[in-house]
Amino acid sequence: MDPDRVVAELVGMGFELSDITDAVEVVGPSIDSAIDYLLDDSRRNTASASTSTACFTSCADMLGKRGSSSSSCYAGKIRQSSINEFIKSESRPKRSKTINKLNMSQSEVFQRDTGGQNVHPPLEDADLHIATEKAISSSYCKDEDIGPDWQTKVKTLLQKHFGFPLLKDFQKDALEAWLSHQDCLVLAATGSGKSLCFQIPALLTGKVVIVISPLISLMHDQCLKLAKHGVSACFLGSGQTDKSVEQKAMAGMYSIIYVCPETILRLIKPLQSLAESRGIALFAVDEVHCVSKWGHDFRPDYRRLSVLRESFSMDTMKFLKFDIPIMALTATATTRVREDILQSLHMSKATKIVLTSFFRPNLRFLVKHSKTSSLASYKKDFHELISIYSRKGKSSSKNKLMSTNLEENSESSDNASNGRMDECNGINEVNVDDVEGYAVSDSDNEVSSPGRYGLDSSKDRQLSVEYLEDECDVVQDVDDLDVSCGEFSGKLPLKGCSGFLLHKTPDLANDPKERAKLRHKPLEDGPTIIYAPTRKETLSISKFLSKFGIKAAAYNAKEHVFRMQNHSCESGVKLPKSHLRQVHKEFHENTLQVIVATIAFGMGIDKLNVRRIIHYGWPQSLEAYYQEAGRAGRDGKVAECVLYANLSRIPTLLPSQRSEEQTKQAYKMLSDCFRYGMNTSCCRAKTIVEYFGEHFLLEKCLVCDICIKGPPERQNLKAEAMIFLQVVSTHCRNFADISYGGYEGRLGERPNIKALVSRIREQEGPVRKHVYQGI
Ligand SMILES: Nc1ncnc2c1ncn2[C@@H]1O[C@H](COP(=O)(O)OP(=O)(O)OP(=O)(O)O)[C@@H](O)[C@H]1O
Ligand SMILES: [Mg+2]
Repeated sequence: MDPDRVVAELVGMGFELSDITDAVEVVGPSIDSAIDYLLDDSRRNTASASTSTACFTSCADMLGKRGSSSSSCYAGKIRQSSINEFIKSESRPKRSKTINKLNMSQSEVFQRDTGGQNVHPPLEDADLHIATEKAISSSYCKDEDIGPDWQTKVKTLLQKHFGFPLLKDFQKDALEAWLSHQDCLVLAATGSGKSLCFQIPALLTGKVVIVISPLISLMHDQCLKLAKHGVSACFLGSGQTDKSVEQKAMAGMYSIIYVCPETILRLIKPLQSLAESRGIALFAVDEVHCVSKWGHDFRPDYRRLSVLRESFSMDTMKFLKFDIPIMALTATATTRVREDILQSLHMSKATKIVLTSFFRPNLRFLVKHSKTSSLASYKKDFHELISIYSRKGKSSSKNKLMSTNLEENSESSDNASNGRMDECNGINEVNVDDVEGYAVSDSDNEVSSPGRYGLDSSKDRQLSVEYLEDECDVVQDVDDLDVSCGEFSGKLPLKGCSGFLLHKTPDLANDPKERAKLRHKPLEDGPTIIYAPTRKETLSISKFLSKFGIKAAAYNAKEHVFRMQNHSCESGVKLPKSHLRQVHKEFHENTLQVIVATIAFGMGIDKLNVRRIIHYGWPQSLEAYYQEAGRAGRDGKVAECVLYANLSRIPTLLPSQRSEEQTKQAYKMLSDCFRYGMNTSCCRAKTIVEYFGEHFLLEKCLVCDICIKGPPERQNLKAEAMIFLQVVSTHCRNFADISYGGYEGRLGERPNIKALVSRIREQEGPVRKHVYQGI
């Protein structure tokens, strides 16, 4: 094997250059023998008696490098040292070409070595030299190169790898915190570019960045993207079947390692070794709201991540000169969640909080009333969507077909409005009550028991919790996507083909004139994501849309994907989970027009041109809603977020395993979301950002349904209120006790709403007269 290649690979694995050259001299150009040699402590100990400190200093001076192992050290160890040490890089001796050549970034090595696909494809010598030369001219910075002009270096890296001219201010702030070894909590809107905050440190230092992330699909997407941008990355999780990826990751062969929280807890020891060898620049905890049980996606294993602080601190690892910084990132955290994050992760008291506005100026928020339960609702609600996509891709005959089908369908509306869909229309039976067995109380702190709101009055509407749990993707599983390959080698984009065009947007955020223009601006082409509460509904809606020629696919966490294209019905087909990957792929390649998904789809998914996010049914919280809605318009162009919900019905909590405390919290969040939907007077964007504790500087967004329509005409409903209160107080004898819990506890029965309503109706005449007299 070519010695250069052996050396390059071993450098990539994190071994020290001087040790490698020793090894290659002794055992020859064989990776295996060199590794054996490097790992054979005793042999190497006898070869040198120098102390690690002495060697560290001298090697550093000699190589212009910050760290080195000594012969008495654990072979290949690179000492973790302060980034500030490298700020003095100016005065370091110039490295010889040979040293540069051998000290190439691991990412660069892999970029060439793997050709973007395989780990060790045969390389011709000439190729290797090209790779090596390329590495020499690479703009990757080594640790020792970070200096006061780091921003210039970052700029170069940004342009080279991502095609962006500048860091955003909040990215700069987060990086500054990391450079001074501070922990950092980054709270920035969906799609604002949080990932870059933890990706840059890997490029800047040559150390590894460990990213804790909740979903395989998210890790997969990010790795794929990084590979396109010339950064080697891999992901590890229980779904990772290729064990060699983990071994290679722990040997320092990837610049960025994505790992799910469950797995990282198992990897603490190997990661400590990695910190000693190649070095760990940063632990990034992405989607960190999952840490908190006050958040919307609580994952118990996220809470156990405090182990990171304990295991990677100076106290535990004596060679560290500072605790390895933790950077926690999310787009949806209320103030309570933020506090919980800081505490749970044991982040330092000096944690820097980088906060940007949660406001997404290019998103138009709308709420529409819909039963969301029947074919009739589908027809009414998706009519526009169907015509948009039909206009785009279909011939006029298809349109004709569509209108014919709509007419046909309307004939069956009786059936549909009963919550059943006619099989001949190709629609599965859907009943909104399938998922309504729980209810939220009006009061924030009140917890209602299952079935409180009369659904159980009709037995056929009642469903078992088992069914519901099977039907809803409530608790997310990390293995949401089956992937056979978890490693991605960096391959720099060709010039002009980065796929990341910068869209210069006008100052949408503040300029009222610009904002007003957005009101009725037609949406550009791009896909739509429809979020439905149950798996069954994802299937029935996608099937419905497919009937009209829309390229739609269902996506849920169950092991099947139901797809229909061009009217070819594949009803009942069960596909393996790996097909979810296919849906992801087609979505990213713009082959699909609509994805109908449960919450299993989307967290952190970064697709620029999603034009519409439709929630078809109540979300479980405003946090979840805003995060899912945030998948829209990431290119900065106008996009729409529509919530279709049954405004005449209290939303229901989807079943999940929760403690009593969590249930209370879940109801509280659901009820906040209900208020958002019911609100008719306050700008939607303002409601949302203020929910996250931000003071909304604009009085209104000018583009949501409420800003456009204005609040409804004010009516004096005092008379009606009086009637209601009088009837209720008569009915319940002691009105002061009419909290639902108190009422039920006292009388052992539920309030009979029907009886109350008919009493109100009966008494309306005389009471009304009485009331009006009193006014
Ligand atoms: N400095 C920058 N200049 C221009 N565009 C950027 C910059 N940084 C990131 N972006 C773009 O922002 C988009 C969103 O990035 P990213 O996925 O990191 O968002 P996010 O904040 O993590 O969102 P989410 O909360 O949804 O996960 C990416 O497509 C990226 O191209
Ligand atoms: Mg993200």
